[in-house]
Amino acid sequence: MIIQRGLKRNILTLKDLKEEWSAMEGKRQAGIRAAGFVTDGMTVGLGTGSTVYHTILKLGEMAKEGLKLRCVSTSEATTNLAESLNLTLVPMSEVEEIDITIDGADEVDRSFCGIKGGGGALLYEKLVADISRRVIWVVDRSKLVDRLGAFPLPVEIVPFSHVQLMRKLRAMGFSPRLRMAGNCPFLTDEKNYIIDLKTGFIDDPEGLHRQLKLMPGVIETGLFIAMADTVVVGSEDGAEVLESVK
Ligand SMILES: O=C[C@H](O)[C@H](O)[C@H](O)COP(=O)(O)O
Repeated sequence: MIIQRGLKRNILTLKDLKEEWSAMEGKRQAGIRAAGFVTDGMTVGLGTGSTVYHTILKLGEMAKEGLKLRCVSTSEATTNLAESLNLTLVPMSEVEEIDITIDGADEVDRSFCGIKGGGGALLYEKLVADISRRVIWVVDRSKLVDRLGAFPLPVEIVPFSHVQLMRKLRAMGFSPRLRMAGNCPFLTDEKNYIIDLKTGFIDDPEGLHRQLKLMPGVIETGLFIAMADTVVVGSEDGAEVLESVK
């Protein structure tokens, strides 16, 4: 079976198909398992992406069966999904603290540092995580890494100075790419741009995060440091719960 996949790597092998199926099933297992941490009366942060999608579907079922929840969404996509399931959404401005936030991640290392923002929702995700008593990430096994950095690091920036920022980041050796949506720059829910950086393996995630945040025009980075308390790792065989040793 041959499926066209783009320019660089245009043939999907059986091995690729098996890996993709395995990742999809891992996402489903992790997503569903994480919904089990939610109890009646909680305020729940709903992350964004294809893994937490399964959590949100499950929460929709649980709410239908009587579970009472207030949910805070991290993106327009998640808002649309939650609304379609009749989950009760509250605006961020009305929430002081969130009991539990469940979200996906693009890479997670052994100390629960992560890269997020593959779907462009990193800013709201970080703000929601920041006021959450417990943060749970749901990932398939392929997201667990020894060192962060194979996944391009998303950085949300002010559109006004994107040309200058691209220039500076290029000079710093990050091979920056302005994220596009067709012919136009991708816009976040805050109407900002995203630059994806090739960082190589990141030895000091906090140092890199600080360095980038100090650059005028950088709003937020996709490095999430010491934010996750629990990581639920899904595979074809089920889901494993890893707890942080903070
Ligand atoms: O901006 C998107 C988020 O950070 C996602 O949670 C992350 O990209 C993981 O997404 P997925 O579960 O679809 O792999």
